Amino acid sequence: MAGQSHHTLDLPAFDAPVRVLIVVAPYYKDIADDLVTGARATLDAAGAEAEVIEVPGALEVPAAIGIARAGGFDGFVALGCVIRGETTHYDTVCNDSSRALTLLGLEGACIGNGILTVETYDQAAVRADPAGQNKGGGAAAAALHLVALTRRFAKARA
Ligand SMILES: Nc1c(NC[C@H](O)[C@H](O)[C@H](O)CO)[nH]c(=O)[nH]c1=O
Ligand SMILES: CC(=O)[C@@H](O)COP(=O)(O)O
Repeated sequence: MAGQSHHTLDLPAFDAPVRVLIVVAPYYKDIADDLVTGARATLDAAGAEAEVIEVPGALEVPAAIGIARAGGFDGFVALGCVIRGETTHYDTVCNDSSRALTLLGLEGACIGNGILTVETYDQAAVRADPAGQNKGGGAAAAALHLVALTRRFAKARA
């Protein structure tokens, strides 16, 4: 429902360093910049170290995360923006990027999905705005929660 607020979990606390890779598609540059600003602020607030890499479009984000899994990161933040055009390509970019991120998650990658899928540029702008819906920050928080969960169960097995 438009305007309905949702519950937000507190950020997890960590007793060891956390390294997070932000993978962003700056297909819509101003939107992407806002998403990265929001994600960085949330990672900073949790004391996590952030690195950023860029890929051309949303379809490349999951592949880049798959490649970067060899880099020793604890988590990943997937950022980008898909705006409906005239053809069915919108559905391909939205569905395939989302599905691939979900599959990586099921393999144990700690990923927050902040790829916006919208009808208009204005919808994207209010969602990316760090002082607005801050979806970049939300995706970073999601990644951190999965990192915390991974560490919790790793400890329980040790
Ligand atoms: N239309 C959008 C794209 N399309 C490009 C694809 O993501 C991809 O880079 C291309 O098909 C080459 O593999 N990407 C976005 O991020 N946002 C769009 O709205
Ligand atoms: C989401 C897209 O891929 C979109 O930008 C493509 O636009 P179109 O369907 O007009 O080619």
